[in-house]
Amino acid sequence: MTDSAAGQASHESSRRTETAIEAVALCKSFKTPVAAKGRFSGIRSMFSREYTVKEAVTDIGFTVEKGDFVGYIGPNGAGKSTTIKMLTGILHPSSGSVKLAGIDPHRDRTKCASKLGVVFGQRSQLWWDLPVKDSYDILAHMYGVEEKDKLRRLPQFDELLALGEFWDTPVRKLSLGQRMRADIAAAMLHDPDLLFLDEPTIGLDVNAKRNIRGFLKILNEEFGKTILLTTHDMDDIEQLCRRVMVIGGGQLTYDGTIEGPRREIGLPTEIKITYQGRYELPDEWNAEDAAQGPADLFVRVDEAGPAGAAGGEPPTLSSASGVIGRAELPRMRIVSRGERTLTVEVNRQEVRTMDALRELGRWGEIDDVEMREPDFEEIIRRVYG
Ligand SMILES: Nc1ncnc2c1ncn2[C@@H]1O[C@H](COP(=O)(O)OP(=O)(O)OP(=O)(O)O)[C@@H](O)[C@H]1O
Repeated sequence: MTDSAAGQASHESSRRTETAIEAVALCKSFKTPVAAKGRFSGIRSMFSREYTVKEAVTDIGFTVEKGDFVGYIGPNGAGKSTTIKMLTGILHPSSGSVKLAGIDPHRDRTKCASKLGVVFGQRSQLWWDLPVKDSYDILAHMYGVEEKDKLRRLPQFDELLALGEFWDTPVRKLSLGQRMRADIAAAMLHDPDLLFLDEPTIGLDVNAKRNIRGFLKILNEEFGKTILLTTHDMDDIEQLCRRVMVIGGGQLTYDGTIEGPRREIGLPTEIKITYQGRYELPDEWNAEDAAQGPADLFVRVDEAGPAGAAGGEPPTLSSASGVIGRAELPRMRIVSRGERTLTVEVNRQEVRTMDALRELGRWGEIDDVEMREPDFEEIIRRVYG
């Protein structure tokens, strides 16, 4: 092997090890026998040759780099849990392949298990009748965690997740929030690099959610763990994930930054201005339009600099009724008016906030500005279609 070939091979192998999850053309279909009707239907169903086929996941492919925190979201029945089960080796794909840090979780389950932590919010991996600490002893033994490592890690988890308060309590007596904390610590006891979480905050109150999100953030940011998170809670996604994948009807419909859908859907940002005194709408504005409710104003964006700057023409406005009629110009929309307050919507794909504020500043002395970004949940609802 030449030096450059060796270098390339070593680069290739280091690149490969940086890929935490690789899913290629994953498909899963479920075959369910058609229920027979009439007499002896139960027995006849057992021997039925008729099936319905449900394509739960169709041709899903993606890679996740080491250290990423990825949200995997979609409506009920979209195929999220089925994907997670295929990724973690619980379900065999009908076709396609999975590699976790270069290892096939279906061929090499034991090797993969040491690199992988899994939390299913709806199900516990702890022993129901045993005290929490006994479950950790069993798990440490199963995963071959050395005693000294277990004794080092558990106090760290205790500090972050307050496990001590239910250490000796049987799992069946834990509250949902306590059980979830105990389960996440259990998934991390063998210090895996990769963590799969399927609805870890389901049914939790605000404090419990905050606690768990804080722990996951630390795992990702300070310990470099790669995390794939499935959730219906869009606050989880907004607060934790840099990237989001959306699945609908078994297929990936979006894969990118969490800002992407915000930009693509283009819901307006609301700006509420409080003026120091009364403000004056420009002459071109038709006061009747404003009185009748929402109406459009077109804003000319002055690329040369702030309005009134030397050489820069002041921006001009026109009303939707078309006094100037520059419909091709970016616009903002007045949604409500008070004596000293004015609320407008701007689509940030079209108008920069600074341009909008500059315009609004021409109408009176601004005392206060409040901005409300479009609701992420609403945006995702639209992505789901
Ligand atoms: N074992 C199974 N046998 C037959 N159909 C199944 C099986 N498991 C899942 N499905 C079907 O596959 C589709 C995807 O299910 P999956 O549980 O992956 O969805 P999900 O996105 O996780 O939904 P949710 O958000 O409700 O948990 C659904 O239509 C479901 O009914």
